[in-house]
Amino acid sequence: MTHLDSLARSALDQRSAPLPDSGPELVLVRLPHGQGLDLPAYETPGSAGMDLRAAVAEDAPLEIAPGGRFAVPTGLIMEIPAGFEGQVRPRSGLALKSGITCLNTPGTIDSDYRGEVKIILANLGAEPFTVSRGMRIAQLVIAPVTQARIRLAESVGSTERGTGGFGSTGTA
Ligand SMILES: O=c1ccn([C@H]2C[C@H](O)[C@@H](COP(=O)(O)OP(=O)(O)OP(=O)(O)O)O2)c(=O)[nH]1
Repeated sequence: MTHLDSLARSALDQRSAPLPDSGPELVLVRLPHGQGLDLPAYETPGSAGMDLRAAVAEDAPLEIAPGGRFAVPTGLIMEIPAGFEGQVRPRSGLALKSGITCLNTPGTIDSDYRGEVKIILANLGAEPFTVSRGMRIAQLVIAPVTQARIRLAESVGSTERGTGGFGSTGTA
């Protein structure tokens, strides 16, 4: 285990769920404004996503007006392994209670992206929403991706569905 691994592990050990020992490795670098925040963590052993925290300034919480949006900094740079992506998804509690969602859900974090991960929060609620430092505002799912090869053709294979879509099978 490297020094950084053990730092990450000890930061995560303070939270509820143990750090998985297998699976793809997510490398995290904290930016200066992310220092001191808890690292993303799986809140329970079976959680699909790890919660991401807002790296806004302690003395300058962010207010998102009804109908407004903001790219909220996480203070983190990520190295997601090739063959995987990060999906930034809303938290259901914030969505239900306050109308807060990720506007572009799921946001895509590419494995070759080396900038700061930001969360595009949108306030669909009726009240202004305050984002304070360290608030868990979204969750990150690491998922496998494939890249397709393109073949241009004159036609595509026929299927039972054919061109039916957009509710063509009804609701019952
Ligand atoms: O919610 C998000 C979505 C994206 N990104 C970062 C990581 C991602 O790898 C990069 C580009 O995202 P995307 O491909 O969705 O943006 P785009 O509008 O297509 O921009 P680009 O032309 O840079 O690909 O922006 C975030 O930090 N948060």
